[in-house]
Amino acid sequence: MKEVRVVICGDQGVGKSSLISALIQEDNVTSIPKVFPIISIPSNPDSNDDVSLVLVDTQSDSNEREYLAAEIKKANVICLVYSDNYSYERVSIFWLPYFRSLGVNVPIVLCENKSEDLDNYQGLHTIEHEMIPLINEFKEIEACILCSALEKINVNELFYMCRACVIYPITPLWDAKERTMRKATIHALSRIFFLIDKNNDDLLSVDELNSLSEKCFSKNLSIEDASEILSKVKEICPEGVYEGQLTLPGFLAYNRVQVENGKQESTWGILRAFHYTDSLSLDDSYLSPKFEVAPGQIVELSPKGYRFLVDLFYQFDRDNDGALNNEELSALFRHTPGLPEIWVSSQFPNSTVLNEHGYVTYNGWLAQWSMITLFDYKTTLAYLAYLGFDTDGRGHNTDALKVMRKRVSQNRKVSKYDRNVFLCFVVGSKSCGKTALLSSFINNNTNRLTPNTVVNSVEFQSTQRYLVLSEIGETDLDILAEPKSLEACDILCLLYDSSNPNSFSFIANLLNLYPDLQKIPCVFAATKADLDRQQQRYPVQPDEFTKQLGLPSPTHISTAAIWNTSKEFFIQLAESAQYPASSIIRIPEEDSNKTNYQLVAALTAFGALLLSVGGSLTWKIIKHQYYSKK
Ligand SMILES: Nc1nc2c(ncn2[C@@H]2O[C@H](COP(=O)(O)OP(=O)(O)OP(=O)(O)O)[C@@H](O)[C@H]2O)c(=O)[nH]1
Ligand SMILES: Nc1nc2c(ncn2[C@@H]2O[C@H](COP(=O)(O)OP(=O)(O)OP(=O)(O)O)[C@@H](O)[C@H]2O)c(=O)[nH]1
Ligand SMILES: [Ca+2]
Ligand SMILES: [Ca+2]
Repeated sequence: MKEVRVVICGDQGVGKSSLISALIQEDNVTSIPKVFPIISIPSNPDSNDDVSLVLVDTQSDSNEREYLAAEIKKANVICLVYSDNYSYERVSIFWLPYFRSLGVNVPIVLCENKSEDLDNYQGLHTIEHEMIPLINEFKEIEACILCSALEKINVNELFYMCRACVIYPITPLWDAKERTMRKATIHALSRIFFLIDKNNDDLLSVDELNSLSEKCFSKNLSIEDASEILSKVKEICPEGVYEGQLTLPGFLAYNRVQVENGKQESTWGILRAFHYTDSLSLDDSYLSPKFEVAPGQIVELSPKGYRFLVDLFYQFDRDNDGALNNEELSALFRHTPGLPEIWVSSQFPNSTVLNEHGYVTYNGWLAQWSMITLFDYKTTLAYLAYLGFDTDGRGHNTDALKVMRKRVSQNRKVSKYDRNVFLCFVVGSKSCGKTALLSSFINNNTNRLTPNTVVNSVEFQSTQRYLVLSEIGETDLDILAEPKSLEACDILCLLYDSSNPNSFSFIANLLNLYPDLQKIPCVFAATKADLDRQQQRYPVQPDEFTKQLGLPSPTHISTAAIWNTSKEFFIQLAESAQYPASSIIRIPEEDSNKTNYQLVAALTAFGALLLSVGGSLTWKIIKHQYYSKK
């Protein structure tokens, strides 16, 4: 808003023009025009806002009605003036119904002018007996004031009120009927209290109050200011101060008194610094700020983002057990709309590492955020806002994220990705041990259910990375046909059950059925290494098959307790994702005819069906066989 347009209305002779004249400091009262032209007063250079005040003088003569109506419709606020019994009666009989009939819905400031003779007692009487009944009847009246244009009493205050009604609307904050702060105001202020209470002791120290003042008003809070606030709070709310610090009830009481006394500007200053809109919701541009991400680019948390989440973890791990229990988690999310939808659907906290009591650990906490950010950075951005990333000088919320190099779907032969979070699809025949692998990844040896997507940290080269394992069951194989999901996949983990002779053919066929899989880095693994190994019913045994593809032999893994070798395997997966070139299928150019022949025989043994679905792997090998000699 660039200007606040005040239209000054009222019966003839109540002193409308005189009030304008008194405001603009014209002393020669006799020279007051019948009606002032429109006057614009620029904002005070040291005020917080850059909003000018536009004053529109009017006349109530019937031949001016059209102009009056047009101006009223353009008003941001109406200043309605009366000065005696007759003009007072006209306020409720004529003026207020008239505004309603015009369909305007702007705040009204009611002014009794010519009040220079009213002493304090009479003034109270006027307010109580004239004004309060009107306020109760007409909710559009936001404020009322006694003035004298002649003596210049309360004239600045009157126009300040008009301006404040628009810039610092009271209705969203204050329920005039109940004479209480609205619930939304209390929620917002409570959230702000929680955000500035950095040491989480439910008290605002003088230091914390000072940083609030700096953030909201760019002003240092002097010791005197602080003790003034504290003693004022003590007066109105004895439990509002505890050991020289402000409690939440005290903080709310202080704001309530400000609002009640028409000083809602300071409360709005606080709310707006924390990105609240006039409807007391967080600003959309704050919850979803501009953040450029090109298609195919990946978003991860930046070191600053991780730092914030680490601090948040320690701030809320009140019992210092290295995990967040349910109470600690709900305290952490208390001032957000609750656990994000995508966290719920990811089955958090079961999606990550929990301690023996089922509480999310430090690693699990960071891993979950890493995964969600990979899948849906917009939710992360919104929650960074709710949780107050930017409240203590960490920078803009988008500084918590970074955009990583594009995944190149056509050419994955990048030697190294400079990324920290990787997505791995786990595929394999029915019962080959996919879920068991995911469970062992998040150390789930209890009987809680393991979701089909889990995340944990993996450390190698003395750096923490995060690996997301996503199980693709037999019924979700169509995922492998979607270019989007393949693009998202960093590494394909192909499992077969080494104790089941019919298991390997499943993944071998898969590579033919979904030829685009061949562009993704692959790691083969044989599960259930603790059981007796069976020959695979497939024309080529797994070791030979992988050799033909230029890949290492399948890693033998087992999730059986005594055998658990999976830890190294997870590092292998993450490393292959980070250094994809070594795990990309390569058909060797100069291999002996014999081995090539074997593989061709193997693949063709599956018949025309596979060829007809366009298995490009098969095609490539055949081509090699027949044309390489030319
Ligand atoms: N005692 C007293 N007289 C005032 C005050 N303000 C205005 N007057 C007088 O009231 C009369 C009307 O004042 P205006 O400012 O012309 O009133 P208006 O509402 O603009 O009148 P119209 O333009 O005719 O509708 C003048 O004689 C003023 O001197 C005041 O605060 N106290
Ligand atoms: N001995 C042994 N058994 C295992 C191992 N891994 C899994 N199993 C068993 O194999 C069976 C199937 O394991 P799951 O993890 O459910 O296999 P899955 O691939 O997720 O199965 P589906 O989702 O039904 O396709 C279960 O009875 C597991 O206990 C292992 O390393 N060793
Ligand atoms: Ca504190
Ligand atoms: Ca804890």
